[in-house]
Order: sequence, then structure tokens, then C-alpha cells
Amino acid sequence: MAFSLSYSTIGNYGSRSSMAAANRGSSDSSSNINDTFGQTIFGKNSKSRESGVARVATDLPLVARPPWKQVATERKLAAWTSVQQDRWEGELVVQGEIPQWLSGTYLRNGPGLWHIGDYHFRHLFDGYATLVRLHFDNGRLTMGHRQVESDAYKAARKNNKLCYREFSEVPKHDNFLEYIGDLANLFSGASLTDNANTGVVQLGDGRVVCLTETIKGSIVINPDNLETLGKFEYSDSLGTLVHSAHPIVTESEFLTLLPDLLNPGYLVVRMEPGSNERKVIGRVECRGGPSPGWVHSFPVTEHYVVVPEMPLRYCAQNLLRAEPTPLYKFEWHPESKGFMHVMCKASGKLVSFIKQHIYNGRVIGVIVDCCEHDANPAILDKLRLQNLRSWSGDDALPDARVGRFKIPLDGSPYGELVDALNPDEHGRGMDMCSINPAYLGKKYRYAYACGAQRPCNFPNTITKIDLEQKKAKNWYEEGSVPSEPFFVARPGAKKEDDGVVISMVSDKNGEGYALMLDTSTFEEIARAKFPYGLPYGLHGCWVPNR
Ligand SMILES: CC(=O)/C=C/C=C(C)/C=C/C1=C(C)CCCC1(C)C
Ligand SMILES: CC(/C=C/C=O)=C\C=C\C=O
Ligand SMILES: [Fe+2]
Repeated sequence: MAFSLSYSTIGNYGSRSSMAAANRGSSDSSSNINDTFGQTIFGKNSKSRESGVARVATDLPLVARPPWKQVATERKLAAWTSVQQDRWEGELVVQGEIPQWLSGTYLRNGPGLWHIGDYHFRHLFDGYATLVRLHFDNGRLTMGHRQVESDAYKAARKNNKLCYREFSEVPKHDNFLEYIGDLANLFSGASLTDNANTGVVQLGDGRVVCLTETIKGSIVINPDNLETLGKFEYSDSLGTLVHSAHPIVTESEFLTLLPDLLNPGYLVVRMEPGSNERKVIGRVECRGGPSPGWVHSFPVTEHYVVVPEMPLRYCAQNLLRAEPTPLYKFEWHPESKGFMHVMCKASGKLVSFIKQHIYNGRVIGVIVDCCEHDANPAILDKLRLQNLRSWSGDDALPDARVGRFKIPLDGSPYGELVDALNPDEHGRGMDMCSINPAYLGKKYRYAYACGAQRPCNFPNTITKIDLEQKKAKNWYEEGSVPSEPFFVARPGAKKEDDGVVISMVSDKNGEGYALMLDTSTFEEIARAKFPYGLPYGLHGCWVPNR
């Protein structure tokens, strides 16, 4: 470990080396928008299914309230409402024009079903995975959604109760023996969820895998019809239970971090296309705290993997608890400080002596941009469904920014953490970031993310951040919540921002639509209404046509 940073962070990262010289699936079925198939899930009718999602009553006449408060009290956003049925597929009516070149499938995964019978889950991250598919073909758009058939989801359906430990939910035990059995299963990982609800990636060999933070929750799906094909079984015997929710996936590799909860540290591992075997690149020992910091995501450059060690650390006691704490399975240890470990991808060595690790004599440091929640883990609890569903109209979203870590590779023990741009440019809200994937690990200028138009309780804009000009362009529609902006480059594009940004929006009427923005102007070019609003999804990937 080479650098200690005096700030801590929670969030997602983009990164690059700073070089001295760098200053230099189609679906055949096409049906009418009203056609549906599938089955109703967990409950007899929509009222009982959503009984925990009551509208917030207001004793004031609506006209007496400021417009955002009217929206807050009247709406029931589909984003926080369980998906209405197991699956649907059909062609959407497009308003505006989808470019003819946009051809392929955007897959998005996320928690989408938050109840079993009359039992309602507490946290956004607890929901059973709902996959959504937007298939673009010659200006036409087909949408499909389907539940991921994890063991956790199937067992809940079969037994009508929670059977595995989710992000915050823990199965209830009928007797002491069952409780002891569950504890034993916790250490073997058997009682942990495989609910793959965080993201979906396409490996270099074409396989499409849904992921969550438990390793057993890696599930292969068919991108054409969203069918669950089975578990992705890692053939190595690395033996840890959790990994980063955001592996780095390119045509040539799958890189991820495995926190070691027993002997505090992290394994940096790599898997080749066509293989199920992760090989260890190197190991990082923790510098502070009783356990590794949460590694939801991590940054890479062309030559380095950066292992963030956050003061928000996994906590064995909280894992054992039946009731969630405000920080769930984690614990906040500011006294343990935060660290950025920089590992050379080729050698697996930590970059601690600059003279040994200068690449072509030009690398002077690593720049890491991060959605940074002002060293405050409160955001985790803000994502409780009750908070999201019962917004009063007051400004409730904690501040976040693009934090830029400047990590020197000259042996200095301290780096710097600065604002990449004035956070007011994006309303001091910042998460769900992405960049043009062709710029992964290289010098990039633009990032796309969800920002805030305040007051709000959740990021409600789509923002294009120009890190060179330190400016942001923002898309906003009153009362709506857009999902992760996903960038698709125009074939043959020369400019970094030549392409389309796709998002799925939950609107104030409880409905939803797919939204396409021209990335360069950041103006809307098309939208297509869904048959009904869809739950908020987290992360996605682009699957080009075969
Ligand atoms: C959706 C999202 O961003 C994060 C999901 C995280 C999950 C489901 C984490 C689950 C966990 C367990 C079930 C036990 C072990 C700890 C931890 C990885 C937090
Ligand atoms: C939904 C979210 C943060 C919103 C805060 O502003 C983060 C989700 C990360 C999951 O992958
Ligand atoms: Fe994430």
C-alpha cells in the first residue's frame, strides 16, 4: 500500500493514469403495447401486493402547496413499486426518432420485487432481480422484462417466505435449532442470497451474467429472452464469499476484487474469456480497521488496479444480526482512515517505489474520479424504501460530488482529494455514473451520471459532466426519476461524446418510458412509453447484435 488519503468515500469510480505525455438479441416476438404474458407474482391483487406503498395523504388543498410538494404527496413512483408481473415483452411506440445505427440490446438489472405475500422488504437493495431489455433495431424498439430465477427468488415463491439473507432482510426462525443451523450456514455462505440484482455484464466470450455482491449470486441469462440459464460456477477454489458488484469487464478480461473477511485484505483476480477460473493477480493487506472496507466498485487504469480501502467496513457482528442497523452489514470506522492501494496489473506488486514502476518513464500518478458522498455513509439508510416512498417534498438527498483523487506515484505518502467540478453544476447529487467504455482506464473528458434538481430525496436528473470545462448539462423532468444513463457510441465515432445516452424513467404519474438523448447536445431525441411503469433498475450493459 502506498498512499493514505485523509478523506473517505463511498461510491463508484472512473480512473486513468496521468501520464506526463498525456497532456497530450434480438427478439422475434413483436406484439402490441397492450399485449402481456406472464403471471402475477407474490400476491393476489395489486392492492394487497402494494399495501405498504400507500399514497401520502395531505391535509392541505393541493393548490396551496408548492409544485414539488404536490408531486411529492400525490405520486406513487413505479421506481419504488414492485413489478406488476413476472414478465412482459412487446414493441413500443416511439415518439421522436431513434437513430438507425443504434442496433443491439441494452440490458438493465436491478431490484424489482420487494415483497413476499404480505411481507414487505425494507431496503431498495433487498428486491428480487428484475431484468429489463431494450432491443433496438432499425429505429424500432422492443421492451421485455423478466425476473431472474435465483434460488432465493424460487425458494421465496415456493415457500411464500424469505429463505436467504438479503442485503438487509434476514429469514425468521421458527425455533432455536433453526437459528443455530442458519448461523452455521452463514459461515459456509449457504444462507446468503444469490439474488443477482445489482448488474449485468457480457463477458468477452459472449456469456451474459447477472451479478450481486455475493459470489454465489452470479447467474447466466439468455439476453434474447431473459431466461435464466443457470449459475455461473467459478471453477477455482478461491473460497471467499463476496466480491465487488462492479467487475471490470472487457473483451479480453474480467477483473474483480475479493474482500477477505477472515484475514483483512483483498485479492485482485482476473478471469479470461471462455474460462470460469479466476486467477490471483495479487493481494492487498488492509492498512486500518478490523475488516476490509466495502468494495462496491473499484477503478482501473491501463496498467494498474486501484483497490480502495474505505472506512465503511464489512462487519461480522452486523452480518449475524436479525435486525438491520443503519449501516446494514457494515460499520463506519473513520479512525481507521481510507486508503487507495495501487497494484501493477502485470506483476501484482503494490506500487510503492516509483523508480521500480515507472511505465515508459511517463506515469506520474493515477487520477481516480469517484461519486463521493462527502465521507458520509448516511446515503445507505436514505435508500430504505419507506424513505423513498414517503417523500414529503423537503430536500432529503445528502450532498455528493465527483471527488477526484490525485494519487502520486512518486513515493509521496499522501495524495489529494478535490472537487472535479463545482458540485452545484449537478445539484450536489451524484451517483450511477458511467463513461464511454472505449475510454476505460484512459484519459476521458465526459462522464454521465444521475444528479439532483433540489429539493429531492433521490437523484432525479441525468447529467453530462465535462471534466475539462468543469461544466454539466442536465436533463430534468418534474417529478421523474431516471435510471443510470448508459452511453452507446455511434459506430465510427471520432468524438468521445458522439452517441446516444439511454435511460429508463419513472414519471410522476406512476408510468414509465425509455428515454434516448443525443449525447453531444444532451437533447432528447426519442422516448417510448412502457405498458406500465417499471421499478428502478441499477446497472446495465450493451449487447451488440451477433
Ligand atoms: C444492489 C446493491 O447495490 C448492493 C447489493 C448488495 C448486496 C446484496 C450485499 C449483500 C451482502 C450479503 C447478503 C451478506 C454479506 C455482505 C453483503 C455483501 C453486504
Ligand atoms: C441508488 C444509488 C445511490 C443513490 C444515491 O444518491 C446507488 C446504487 C448503487 C448500486 O449499485
Ligand atoms: Fe453500483
